[in-house]
Amino acid sequence: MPPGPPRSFWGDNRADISTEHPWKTFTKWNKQYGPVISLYLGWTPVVVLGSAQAACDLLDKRSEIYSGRPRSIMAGEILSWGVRAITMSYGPRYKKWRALMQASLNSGAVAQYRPLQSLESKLFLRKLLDVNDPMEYRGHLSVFQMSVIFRLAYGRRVRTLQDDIVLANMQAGINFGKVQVPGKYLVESWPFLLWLPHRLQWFRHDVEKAREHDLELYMGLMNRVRKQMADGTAQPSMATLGLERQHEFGLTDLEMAYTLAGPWDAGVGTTVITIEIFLLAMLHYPKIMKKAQLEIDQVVGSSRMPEFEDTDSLPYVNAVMKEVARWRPVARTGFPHALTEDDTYNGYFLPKGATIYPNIDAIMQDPELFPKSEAFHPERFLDTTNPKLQNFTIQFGFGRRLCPGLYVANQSIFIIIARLLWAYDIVPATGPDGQAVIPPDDAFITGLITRPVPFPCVFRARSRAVGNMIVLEADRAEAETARWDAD
Ligand code: HEM
Repeated sequence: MPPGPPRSFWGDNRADISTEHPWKTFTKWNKQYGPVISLYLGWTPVVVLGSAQAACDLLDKRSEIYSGRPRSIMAGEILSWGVRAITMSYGPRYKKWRALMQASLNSGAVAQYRPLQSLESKLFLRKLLDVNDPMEYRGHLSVFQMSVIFRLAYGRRVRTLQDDIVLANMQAGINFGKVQVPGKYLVESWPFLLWLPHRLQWFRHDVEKAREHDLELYMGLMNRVRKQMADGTAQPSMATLGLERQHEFGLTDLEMAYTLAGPWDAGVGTTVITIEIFLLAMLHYPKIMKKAQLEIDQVVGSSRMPEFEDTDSLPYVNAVMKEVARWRPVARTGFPHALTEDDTYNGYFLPKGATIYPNIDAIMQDPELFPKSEAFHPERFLDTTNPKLQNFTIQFGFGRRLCPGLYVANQSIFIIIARLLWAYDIVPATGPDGQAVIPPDDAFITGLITRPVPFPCVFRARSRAVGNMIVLEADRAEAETARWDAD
């Protein structure tokens, strides 16, 4: 087995892993023991990959045996019937699920979502003109991405965080989060408890109630689209595509309903947080903001907003986007994979059943790829011939589990970043003492994805003309988006 930290008195390494910042522990161990290390969580061997080379060699190049997920009894099997994407083991069911995802989210298909992303981003810019509270932007940003995702999945949009559909989906997210707390459920370490008669499995009862809630929600959303298709009123979406070709994809109603929920599960928080990290970076690196604004002013000018067609003409803005994802990655410990066959790598034995963490935090600091990694330095992505930097996707994971939403996520991030820079100076709020409030640059709330501790941010329109155009464009966007409103 690869080297790693000694096990504690309890026989594993759980006690030594920071519950607040687990990625810091992993990165410290990768620096100390090497790019491929091993440890134990309970009885399960865990391998942590701390370099881009190792992650690529194993998770990309040998992905046929590195694409499982660790068994999760409560979140995967009991709450989600084994059909929720992120916990699904790798096999025939996963491949059917992935086929629908690919059909809706591949690099060509996502062009159809651009008009909606453009319209929603105009409404977002408009809301920023009126905010008084420097924390308010967070809610507006969430509504932007929720609306994009709902439209994409079910052909309808959301207007506020109080929409019923938002509240119900948030509850489903809370249900999922609750059963993922490590160590909370004995059955995860002692699966033989599943042999008890059903009524004696005390850990199931609350979770099964939550499962009823989720099932009703996901089935309801899917069946609503089915009815609209019968009435001829459905807007094209992943749901219409999936239901039209349900037989071909080979998905049952249950599998289809959970597949359609995947974009919400995995595509709202991740994208919103990435844009929050962009804002955090701009507060810390105002010169980089000015440089990106200069590029936009030269290419786009002030008489129109940046459009998707400008993407290739804005290399610096693209480099800023990549550097945001590298500087403070959203999934710091990576999403765990599971190894489905015994393997060897550089003379080490890696056992079947091991959990494999691609330690994205350490990979983003890999000195070979990212010298002076602590600096926010978009230029590292320009003038490079290294394909890993040119086609930078490390933030989206690896191999056959690579995030299927990467193209649509990048579209959301690009249009928001480019238009924010075009429209506003992003500046710190002023505290009660009259001083600028610069938030800490590495204070994050932990979880499977890590979110910056909420911070204030002020958006100052760059000119009166820009302000007028934001109002005009938002009025038009409002009229155009009406057809996606829920009835
Ligand atoms: C900046 C935004 C995003 C980031 C950083 C991100 C990152 C990730 C990562 C790291 C994974 C795990 C990959 C692995 O296991 O190696 C993942 C999986 C996934 N992502 Fe994303 N994601 C983003 C946006 C999206 C969007 C917009 C969608 C949907 C529209 C989406 C849908 C999914 C799904 C369904 C999975 C599960 C894939 C599987 O288990 O095979 N993601 N994402």
